Amino acid sequence: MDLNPLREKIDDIDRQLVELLNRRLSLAAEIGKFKRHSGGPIYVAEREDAVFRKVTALNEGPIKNDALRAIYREIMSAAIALEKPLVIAYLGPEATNSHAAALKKFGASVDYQPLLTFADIFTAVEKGEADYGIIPIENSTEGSVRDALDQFVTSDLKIVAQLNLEISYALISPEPLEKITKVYSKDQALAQCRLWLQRHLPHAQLVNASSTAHAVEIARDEPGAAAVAPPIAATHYGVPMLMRNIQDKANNTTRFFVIGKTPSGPVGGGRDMTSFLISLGDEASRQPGALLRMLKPLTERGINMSKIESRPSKRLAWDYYFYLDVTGHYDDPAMRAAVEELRTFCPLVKWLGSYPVAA
Ligand SMILES: C=C(O[C@@H]1C=C(C(=O)O)C=C[C@H]1O)C(=O)O
Repeated sequence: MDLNPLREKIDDIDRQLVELLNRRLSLAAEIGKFKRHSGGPIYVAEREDAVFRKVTALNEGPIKNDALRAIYREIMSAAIALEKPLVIAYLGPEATNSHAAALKKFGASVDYQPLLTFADIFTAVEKGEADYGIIPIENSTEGSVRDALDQFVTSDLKIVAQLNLEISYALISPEPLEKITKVYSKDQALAQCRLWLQRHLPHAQLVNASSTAHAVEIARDEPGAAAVAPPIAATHYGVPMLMRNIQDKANNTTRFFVIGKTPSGPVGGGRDMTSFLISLGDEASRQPGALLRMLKPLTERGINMSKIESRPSKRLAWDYYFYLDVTGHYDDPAMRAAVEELRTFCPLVKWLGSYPVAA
């Protein structure tokens, strides 16, 4: 069969696509000019959510919605880069799960800055050295990332978006399986792949490394060595993946927040979530029914709670604050009324942000 006529048609479509993409990006650049003038945020979570929903609703195939979303992620990433060279701070080193989450949310066209601690990420965004930060907040098997939650007590940054990332590990090595005598990784990652390693590499020595990314560098350089690390580390360091998805539990997912200075607007349609920090005060929190009293202003107005976590205030012994995730946007009249009521008896009701539910 002569493929040339079909390829000529593809060439013609590519010409149109490039022209359309540049037209779309020029409009984004104009929007960027306006935003720079008005001081509006460059990344707009609620608008991106609407774009993703619009294009997947328009899609009649054969392209899969996941593929369409990935393409649009990169189109919007390129649009953002034309508006302003954004810097996204995440918990490094490079090629960690946090790096993968940052790339999934912001695409390949923005700049990334790996930092050492959660406090460093908050400070970088507060000082404007980074525009947004990516913070892991809870894992489906390990629970809340408490150090990350605690940052919101002292910071005035807002949660502007969230995303879920399935955490998976690969066995990474330039050597074939039968040559591997040592497996390097961070102890938590080795623990999450313990059964697989016992079954497939029963004689290999398991060695703790400072990070999964560093383990891949060792595997690249040391004969007989392999690493357990996220797939992004194999790509990043150019070392082959021998096997994907070697973690013992399927559906191991981490929820991440995007933090920034400007709050996100509502998307509506029951697709908004809001987070609060609430303190009842040390006296009141010891009264019977204190927690129920705190939840009543919300539940009475049909506002559902999807997460509650108590954390020590670190001011007084046995004094707590509560971290809450609820449905709806802070601007909803019902939410405003609930907050007003809560403020009549809670010394602290801190709004941490409203954001679209993860796609
Ligand atoms: C173009 C805009 O800026 C960014 C790019 C978007 C896009 O390419 O569609 C959407 C939202 C923003 O993150 C906008 O705010 O509309």
